[in-house]
Amino acid sequence: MSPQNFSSIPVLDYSLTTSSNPADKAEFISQLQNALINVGFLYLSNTSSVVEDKVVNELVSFIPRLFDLPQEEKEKVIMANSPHFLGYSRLGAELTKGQTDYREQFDFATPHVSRWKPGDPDYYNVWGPSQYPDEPLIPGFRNAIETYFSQVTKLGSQFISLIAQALGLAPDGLSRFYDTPERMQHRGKIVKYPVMNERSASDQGVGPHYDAGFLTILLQVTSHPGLQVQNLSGDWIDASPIPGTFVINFGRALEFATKGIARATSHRVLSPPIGSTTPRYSVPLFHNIALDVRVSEPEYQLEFPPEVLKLRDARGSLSTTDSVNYSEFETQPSGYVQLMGRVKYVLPSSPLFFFVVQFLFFTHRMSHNDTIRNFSRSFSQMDCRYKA
Ligand SMILES: O=C(O)CCC(=O)C(=O)O
Ligand SMILES: [Fe+2]
Repeated sequence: MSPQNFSSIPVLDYSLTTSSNPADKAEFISQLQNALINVGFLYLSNTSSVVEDKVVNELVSFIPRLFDLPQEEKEKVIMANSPHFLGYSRLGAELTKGQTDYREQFDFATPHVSRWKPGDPDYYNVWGPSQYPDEPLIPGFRNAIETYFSQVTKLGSQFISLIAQALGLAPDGLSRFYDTPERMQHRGKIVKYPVMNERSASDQGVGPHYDAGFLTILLQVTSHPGLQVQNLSGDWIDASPIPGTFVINFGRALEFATKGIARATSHRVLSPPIGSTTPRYSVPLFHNIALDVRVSEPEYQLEFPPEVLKLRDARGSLSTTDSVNYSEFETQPSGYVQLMGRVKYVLPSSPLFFFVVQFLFFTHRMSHNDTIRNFSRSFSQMDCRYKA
């Protein structure tokens, strides 16, 4: 297999970036360059100087309890209540390319206020507060997830600067894609993939898709295999958990912004098979760029050194897979793409109803707010999200 067509995921040691020996950092940057161009995924070890072990362990200890809350308590924070698309999605409420994902999840984000006001783009609606179960039901959980979010976001910001260097840019070469801190909101979720049973219609935990933003930092909480990533020949390569690491992958926004140098890689999760004794849990955090950035605009065009462009060309163009792919980054602001990823939901399962909602939204006959107001709230029992 050519070096460009990976058959395993590299493991990078984050502590090399702060080593007193400059050769260590250079080695890290070179490994990161390979991961960016040829793989799109990596494991990152030795990050505890930024994300403390005790913060990770504290969050992990809450996760089974979070999902074991009574169903009616989980439904109180259902995503359909939130114009910001934050909150609980019950098992089977999400479709990827028309196929049900067998996962249950809580979406959270950096603490934020609602900022949308009349006249603003609809996509400013994604800014807003998370929904939390009542504190006495799970005391300390809110603090645990907020602390985790803040530390992992810091890791993400430091990593963005390393990515810039691996692409031959200055350390702040990607900073133009970010807004002031009070206008940035990173999103993430806590996910449960239940064990399959005799009645399971498929083993799709989450179907093949790309992530949208610049960077995803994923904590695989349990030891289940199941996460798989697709190489250039279309083979699915296991990204099984390695204790003490995060999995990092790159999203479509970074791929567009870097003219295809960094690759977004299609991935999926298979449900724990019959016979597994515990569900699989994971916590992805999606490190976003500013909502108003339109990566195709002149001010966002980056100049890369010829040797880096050569490496991209040696890899070859990224074959189009039929995974969810967020191609709207070519023309639309980042916030719009985020919103689309959220609004492509089917409320009732009727395809006709779905097309009517899609038509109204995408032809701007109905604003996002109206779509939400008119449909989500009244169909909260039938909430559903859809990735096309
Ligand atoms: O749960 C995982 O390991 C990955 C989830 C994922 O790819 C996603 O939610 O975008
Ligand atoms: Fe993903």
